[in-house]
Amino acid sequence: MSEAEPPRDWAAFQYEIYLNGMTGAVPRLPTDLTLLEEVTEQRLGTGPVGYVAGSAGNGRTAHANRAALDRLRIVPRVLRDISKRDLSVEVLGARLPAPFALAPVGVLSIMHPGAEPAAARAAAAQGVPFILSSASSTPMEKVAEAMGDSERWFQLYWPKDRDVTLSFLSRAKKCGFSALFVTLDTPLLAWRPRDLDQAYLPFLHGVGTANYFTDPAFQAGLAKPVHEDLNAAVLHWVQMFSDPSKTWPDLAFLRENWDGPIVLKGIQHPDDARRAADFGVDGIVVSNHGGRQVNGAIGSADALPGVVEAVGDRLTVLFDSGIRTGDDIFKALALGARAVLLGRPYAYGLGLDGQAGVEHVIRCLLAEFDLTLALSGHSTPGELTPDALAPI
Ligand SMILES: Cc1cc2nc3c(=O)[nH]c(=O)nc-3n(C[C@H](O)[C@H](O)[C@H](O)COP(=O)(O)O)c2cc1C
Ligand SMILES: O=C(O)C(=O)c1ccccc1
Repeated sequence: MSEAEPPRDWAAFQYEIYLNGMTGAVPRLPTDLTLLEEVTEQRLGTGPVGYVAGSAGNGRTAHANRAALDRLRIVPRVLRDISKRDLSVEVLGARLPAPFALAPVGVLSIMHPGAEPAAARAAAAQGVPFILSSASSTPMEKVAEAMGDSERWFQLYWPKDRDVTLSFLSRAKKCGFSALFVTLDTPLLAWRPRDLDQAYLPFLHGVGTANYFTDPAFQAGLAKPVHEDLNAAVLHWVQMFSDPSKTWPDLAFLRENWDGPIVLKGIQHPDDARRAADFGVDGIVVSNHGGRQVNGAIGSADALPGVVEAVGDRLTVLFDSGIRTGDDIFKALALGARAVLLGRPYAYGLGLDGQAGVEHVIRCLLAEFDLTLALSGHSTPGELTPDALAPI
């Protein structure tokens, strides 16, 4: 979106739905997005749904993410002119039409055959950025092709193999991914009972490994081509997918080899946020991976104020983990996040109705956010401060 473009009227989706209702049409999916998980559970297979909906351990962190947001309360203000609103924000040098992006979610083909290209097309159609996972089921070149020149960012699972890392960075650059999101909370896969009980892990069947299997540097480490020995390729992937021995000084390698913005994803502690700022990264995502990694961890929205206080004036603070409704976005922004990322709900939208389902999720969420903003007396995200919330 260029500066000259008028602000987008997100709340117009509300009128559109009622207007369509005059001909008897109702939305294909619920407009209360918290219902999507249950609908998806009913319609999709237990393996895929368990993988997406599941969390680490007995789900305490996923629960804490919701509890942290639910505990906050908005205090509405009245008699302020809220007739003209502009939800756009500047993030990593790009003007976004709303403080929102789709989070990197791996293996989307288990939800829908359209997989990442369908989700990316939905993001492009709505003008919001799409963050492509390293563990996508579609090679990054195909996803980029589906997006035209829409804003896209690449999420790096930082491989053990230096040449594969360099190859990913150069492919991503060539494909027009403008920022690099380095995920730091997944050096190992957590204890995930829903997947363990079903012995379900798509990667072991070569699903979610497309970026690796199509990569010349990855292929160079194989004795036979992937299609001739899938098991060997999968085993190679398992041992090079991540490097749990990495530490802060290793980040210099990424800085040297990526000339765009770098964002560290998975920060919860103010001291880690300070280290990120000292190192000079452009942003961080306050995230606990949607509660999928450390069971018993702090709710992400409970971690946010301390991180904002530590580094809010030094880099861009983004937020995810638990966002489900428009007021959740309001709360995260009031606590100091510049924008939020959305994970599971768009994966459910994709599973239920492909690209249209993802667009439905984006439009519902941002219409609800716009109305929440307006009805509590604000016209832009920049006006939100902790004052908009009841003291906690
Ligand atoms: C099925 C699934 C796969 C995910 N895959 C990735 C991934 O490949 N890379 C990554 O950085 N985060 C991944 N995440 C985490 C999301 O980017 C995001 O942090 C999280 O989903 C936010 O929480 P929410 O689902 O409550 O919105 C994944 C999350 C889910 C649910
Ligand atoms: O499932 C996840 O949360 C995830 O981020 C992931 C993606 C690919 C491989 C391993 C973990």
